[in-house]
Amino acid sequence: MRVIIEPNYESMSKWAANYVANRIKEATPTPEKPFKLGCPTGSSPLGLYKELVKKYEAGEISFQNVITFNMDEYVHLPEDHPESYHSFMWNNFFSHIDIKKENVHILNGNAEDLIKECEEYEAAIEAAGGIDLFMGGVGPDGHLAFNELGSSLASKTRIKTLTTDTIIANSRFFGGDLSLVPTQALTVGIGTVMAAKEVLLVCNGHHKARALRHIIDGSISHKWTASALQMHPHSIVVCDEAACDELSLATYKYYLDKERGNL
Ligand SMILES: N[C@@H]1[C@@H](O)[C@H](O)[C@@H](COP(=O)(O)O)O[C@@H]1O
Repeated sequence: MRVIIEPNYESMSKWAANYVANRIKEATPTPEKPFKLGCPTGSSPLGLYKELVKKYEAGEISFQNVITFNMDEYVHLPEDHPESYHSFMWNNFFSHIDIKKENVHILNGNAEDLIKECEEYEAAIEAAGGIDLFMGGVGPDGHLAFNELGSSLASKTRIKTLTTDTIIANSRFFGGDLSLVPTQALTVGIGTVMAAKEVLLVCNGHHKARALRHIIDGSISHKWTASALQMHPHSIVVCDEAACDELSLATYKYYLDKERGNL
């Protein structure tokens, strides 16, 4: 695992956006050989999306030959609800870049048969040849996508019931009203993310410090599902200083020294 510690949210977002943009450019994607990008929602990746949009507007990058697969979507929240992940992605990213609508994949939480929807999503990822780079955020309880505690670390796309922690954390998007937060979601599994060639997580703020400690300093555990990335051969966590508040000093110093070339 590579850990990048940036001073603040802005520099964390810029680092992540540069990395993603470079990966897409290096791959020189074509319609026959598109770049497959996994996309998260949440407040953490907002800065990253903003930076990618800036790069597109500056003519530095194109998404014409990029295929996206989103991580998750609430169950039974109308697609046009302002807090659906469909709305989030179009409002914050897709509407501002040159991505083709047919290249965007987001789970349908209103599908008649949710199990079939999940199976077909996995099949679509496989048919596309797998994900090149999965971007992600982390919940304050260490979850990745909607893989709550107790999720199998080999899981594939499926329905998950949200924990009280997550419902409380996400209620800020629903006017603070817990009863308005959907209680279930469709989500890619930890196994789905682990199958990607590369994984890049962004993690910022003091409220994520406990999660980051468990992901980086702790053991692999289904209680902190993002900790599974310790087993991924190409995973990067980009964080800000505030998220490092609970890391051991040795871990913190090691990653800083390593990236500064002091070791
Ligand atoms: N399903 C999403 C996750 O993918 C996201 O990482 C998490 C953290 O969100 P935020 O970045 O807003 O803290 O929230 C939700 O639960």
